[in-house]
Amino acid sequence: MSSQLKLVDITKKFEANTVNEKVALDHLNLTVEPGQFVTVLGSNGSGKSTMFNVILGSLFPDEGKVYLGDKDITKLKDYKRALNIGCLYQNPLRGTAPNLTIEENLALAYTRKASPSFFALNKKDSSYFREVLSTLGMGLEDRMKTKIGLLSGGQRQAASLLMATIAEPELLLLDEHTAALDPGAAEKVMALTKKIVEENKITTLMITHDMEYALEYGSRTIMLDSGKIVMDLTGKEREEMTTGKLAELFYGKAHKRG
Ligand SMILES: Nc1ncnc2c1ncn2[C@@H]1O[C@H](COP(=O)(O)OP(=O)(O)OP(=O)(O)O)[C@@H](O)[C@H]1O
Repeated sequence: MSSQLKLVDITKKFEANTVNEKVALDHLNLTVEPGQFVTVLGSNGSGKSTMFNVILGSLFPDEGKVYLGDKDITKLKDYKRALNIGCLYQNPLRGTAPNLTIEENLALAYTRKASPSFFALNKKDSSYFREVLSTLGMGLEDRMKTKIGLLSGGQRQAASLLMATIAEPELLLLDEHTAALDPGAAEKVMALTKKIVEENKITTLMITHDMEYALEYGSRTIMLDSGKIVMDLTGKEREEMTTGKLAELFYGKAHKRG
């Protein structure tokens, strides 16, 4: 079940009260509706990763609240919220166990959340995984006993995407998850991302440095600068936005800061 994500007045400082103090998030507010797919732009150091870390609970904000659905998760430990938040990173090596097979990795991801009920045991069997893997169209359903570390980057990101979504998370965070792939593999993983996110209506935030991806995928684009949301595009305004205009805005912000 997808949930609403709400960040209320989030501030996060590093090395507070020192000469090196850095305000990474500055009274940031963001509400993402259930099932909404939001692309996130922002130059290096604008606060994107810090925002994700605050959502994941690997960092706690100095001020502000984080809500997932109707739950205040601001102080919830990261491993507890990990059950409800799927995450994918740029590095295809992150988030999977390389020495376990595709099947074992999927079983881990799936049963991590499911209660050990008859229903769960029934669903996690090989035929279910085979069926899910076949939806990727990469032939991985015939390689279920292959160690996941032996797959190509693109195959591995596709498998990771399945792992991140197989337990039906309330929220999916994608942190430049295609940036390390060659263009062909990146396109394939993006097409899969769109399919999985739209079919399952998962609330999703995707960080990207690719202006085309930012406008092509999802239904909303936000831009961070100095820890704040400085642009929030939806509807007609987004439809009429071009990558050229977006790049101008983007480099305008980065230039002013820098
Ligand atoms: N652990 C830390 N200690 C000190 N400063 C930090 C730490 N983490 C982040 N920062 C600073 O906070 C600011 C925001 O960093 P953040 O990593 O969130 O940016 P980003 O938008 O994800 O950048 P990138 O695109 O390079 O990943 C930067 O100025 C960064 O140097």
